Amino acid sequence: MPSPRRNLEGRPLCASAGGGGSSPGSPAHGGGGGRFEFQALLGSRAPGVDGPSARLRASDSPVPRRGSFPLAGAGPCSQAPPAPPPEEARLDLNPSFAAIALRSLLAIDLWLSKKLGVCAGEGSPWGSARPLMKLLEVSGHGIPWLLGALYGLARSDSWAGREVLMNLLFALLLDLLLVALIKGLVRRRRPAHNQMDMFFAVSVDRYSFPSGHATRAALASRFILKHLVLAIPLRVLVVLWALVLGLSRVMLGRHNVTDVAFGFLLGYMQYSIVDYCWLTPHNAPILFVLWNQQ
Ligand SMILES: CC(C)=CCC/C(C)=C/CC/C(C)=C/COP(=O)(O)O
Repeated sequence: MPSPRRNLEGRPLCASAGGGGSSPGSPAHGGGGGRFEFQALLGSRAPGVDGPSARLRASDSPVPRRGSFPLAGAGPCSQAPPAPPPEEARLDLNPSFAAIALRSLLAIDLWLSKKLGVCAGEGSPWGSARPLMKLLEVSGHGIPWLLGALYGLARSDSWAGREVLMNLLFALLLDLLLVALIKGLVRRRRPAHNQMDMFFAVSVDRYSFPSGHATRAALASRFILKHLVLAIPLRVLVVLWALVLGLSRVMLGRHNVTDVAFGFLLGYMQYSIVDYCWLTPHNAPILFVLWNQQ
């Protein structure tokens, strides 16, 4: 075993001092106790020894490069560490399990959404069904629902009816607000195969997460099932409408599957908020009095 070369003071020469300090077993060989590998796996961010980059450098080249492994705390051999590479240039070789699961889910989501987007354009496999999908789109659009609730309120001649419709209006407005907020925060783009030919969309609707139609479908159907006395076949029809509307969003290419799935979940939970804050002439008299004066 050759003894390490020393300087005039008898201190070991460091690699970058031109001493060829990459002896077998030294970190430069990747053999120094596997130190670089270990740091890479731990995601170490010690100056100059950023884990993934160090791991790449250590294993990239079969020939140890001189002075390429300045070590933090290497005593007399340490030098000012080189500037770490910019964050975006680093390869993350040790993503967490959650990150891997999320990336896999997103990959499956994109793949499935593209497969299901069979009405995304006139030339798509199911392009001829596009008008029907767009009709469904209108049935879950915010404008008809808002106008319907307002019209019902204007025509209602009972307090009970007015209370239900006032709460439907509140639910629809809450939904628009929450969806716009989340879309603005998440800013997930609509699928590339989507044609942006939606009727009356506001600026935040260029984003796709979550699907506003899916939230409205879940919210409105839960609302209807709770507050309207309907025969069983009609109740089934309401649920089917919500499900088909959600599916049509993906078939039209407007959304990925996860946008719709989260939309359903959000809409379902929004109803719970509405139910919890249920407006009555007692807890919100101003709304009912103002409406009566119209
Ligand atoms: C009172 C007011 C601000 C009404 C806005 C109604 C409106 C423009 C709703 C947006 C409907 C729409 C195009 C939603 C997008 O649905 P996605 O399923 O594509 O997210």
